[in-house]
Amino acid sequence: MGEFYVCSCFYTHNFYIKELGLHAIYISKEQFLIQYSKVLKQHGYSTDERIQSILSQLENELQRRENLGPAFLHRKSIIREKYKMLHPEIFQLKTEFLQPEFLNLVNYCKQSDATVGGVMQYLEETQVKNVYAFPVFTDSFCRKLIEELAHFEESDCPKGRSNTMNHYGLSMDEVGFNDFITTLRVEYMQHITRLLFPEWGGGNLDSHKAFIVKYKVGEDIDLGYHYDNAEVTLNVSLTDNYQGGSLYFGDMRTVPLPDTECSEYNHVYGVGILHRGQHMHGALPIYSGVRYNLITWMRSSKIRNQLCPMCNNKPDLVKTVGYGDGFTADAQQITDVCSLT
Ligand SMILES: O=C(O)CCC(=O)C(=O)O
Ligand SMILES: [Fe+2]
Repeated sequence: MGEFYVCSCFYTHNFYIKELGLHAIYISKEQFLIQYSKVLKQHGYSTDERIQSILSQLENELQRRENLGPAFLHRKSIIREKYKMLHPEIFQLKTEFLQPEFLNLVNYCKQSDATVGGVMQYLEETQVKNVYAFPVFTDSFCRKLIEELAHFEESDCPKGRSNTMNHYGLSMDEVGFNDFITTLRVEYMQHITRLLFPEWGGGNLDSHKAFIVKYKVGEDIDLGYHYDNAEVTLNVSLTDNYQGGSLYFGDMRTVPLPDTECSEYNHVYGVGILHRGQHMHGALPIYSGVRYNLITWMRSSKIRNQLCPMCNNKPDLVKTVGYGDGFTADAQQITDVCSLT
């Protein structure tokens, strides 16, 4: 694995504030209060106390982000030492975990004369343009993975949350599934994405961020409208004992919401959907049961090195650990922030 980086906007942009339903830019308290004064007023944030609660949320999130690298390595080393796996055999991806339809799809895509038209016969209808569905994992694998995740949740190992929008998910890397996801991306998914998303670096997806999202009444029940920090996203449904929780898609992030008509997609157990990371989407509330999905944000440094999808500028690279946000240094200026390495 080469060296990967984050863009410095990671420390200033996309601070999700659920109460305001937005992703904010946070450079300083003064900037935030000026830039968002209207929104704060609209949401009834007039007292110092209420505004202060938003500001401390932002400060905590900034600290979390600044400490992410060291905290991640620390958790990983504790987990590697202490965690007793329930199903050790599932930590390396084996063909038997995959549905025959998925293997047929990948085999078709591997052929040198495979075409976009030809691949359609291996895909399921989603009713959403440019969103493709196909069975991925067997029932038995999904069941074992859920058992493993529950077992991990119950252990006293430290848990790093996957992102700011979902508080009860898990990082697949921390639980020990990084090699599994790398195999899934390189040996399987990349053959499909090369055909379906060539303009999004589908043939050069060189890193990923994979995590579990969990929705349960009393915890997180939905996910706000957003785009992913990914070129292409694979989202596999791992459970079927819940109600509600449909996914909805709008348009690309460049299209304003009022000009967007949303379409819904209902997850199907073991089935994965594939979409462009910048295709806006969200998850509707569940109203019973528990919903777990495996989300793999696949990244192409070739694409993102040109423009950071989070700030829309040429990325200003900062060293980090692991895959960072999937940027690589091709003769670019690197900001060396020692405390973050
Ligand atoms: O819950 C889902 O199905 C969507 C999750 C998602 O979009 C994300 O985590 O980026
Ligand atoms: Fe997403």
